[in-house]
Amino acid sequence: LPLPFSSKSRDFSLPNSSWNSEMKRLYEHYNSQCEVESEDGEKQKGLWRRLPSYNRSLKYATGGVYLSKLIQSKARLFTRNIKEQGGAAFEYVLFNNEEEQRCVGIFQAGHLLEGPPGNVHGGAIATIIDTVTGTHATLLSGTVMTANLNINYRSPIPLGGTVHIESSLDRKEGRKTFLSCRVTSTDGSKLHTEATGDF
Ligand SMILES: CCCCCCCCCCCC(=O)SCCNC(=O)CCNC(=O)[C@H](O)C(C)(C)COP(=O)(O)OP(=O)(O)OC[C@H]1O[C@@H](n2cnc3c(N)ncnc32)[C@H](O)[C@@H]1OP(=O)(O)O
Repeated sequence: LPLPFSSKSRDFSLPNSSWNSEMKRLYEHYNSQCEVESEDGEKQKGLWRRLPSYNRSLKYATGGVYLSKLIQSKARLFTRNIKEQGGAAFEYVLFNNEEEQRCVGIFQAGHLLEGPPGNVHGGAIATIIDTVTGTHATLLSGTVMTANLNINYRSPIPLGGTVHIESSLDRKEGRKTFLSCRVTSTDGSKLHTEATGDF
């Protein structure tokens, strides 16, 4: 596993009291298809894997606890740094399906992410898309940077609402990884945003 996904500490992707019922329902939907451990300790592989999420991934690299004190010690992951009560900004959890090369994000947009009145800011939508696709590209190809992200905003995302984000692999070309991403309502009936990314 890439280091940021392999350690233990406060995991921001676990359910908390700010999650609405849709967020909890979808979490359960994917979590119930993750690896299970039977009573005798035997692990049964699941179709999906929940990805833990920390507020400073550098800490989990070799020597990272030391490095994170030296290098920009106040730095925190953009999407996990808001100290207000839970649910104010980005609430999300990612699940990866290695076999199908798909990564899913469930995202609840808090009141601090307002753009047009009552709806989520386009930059916040770009941020969560970059998070899902960037994480997916990391799992597929190792350390990457986003080179290009192309976004089509199709319909507004209501503030406080929950959406389903899905990233899928289009192709790999040499050291480049191309992904597509769709943001939809949780029942899949409404398309909110479409994107392609080059990592
Ligand atoms: C761990 C996570 C856990 C924590 C989870 C958190 C997940 C969050 C993820 C966030 C990810 C980010 O936001 S990353 C931050 C935003 N991104 C950045 O700041 C990147 C800034 N840009 C760069 O550093 C650089 O430009 C690179 C690395 C993208 C490319 O540099 P390079 O590799 O030296 O460039 P170069 O040789 O010219 O190009 C290589 C190939 O890529 C193509 N290419 C280069 N740029 C582009 C471009 N903009 N659009 C299309 N294609 C491009 C070239 O045509 C070429 O193709 P060919 O001729 O070979 O075919």
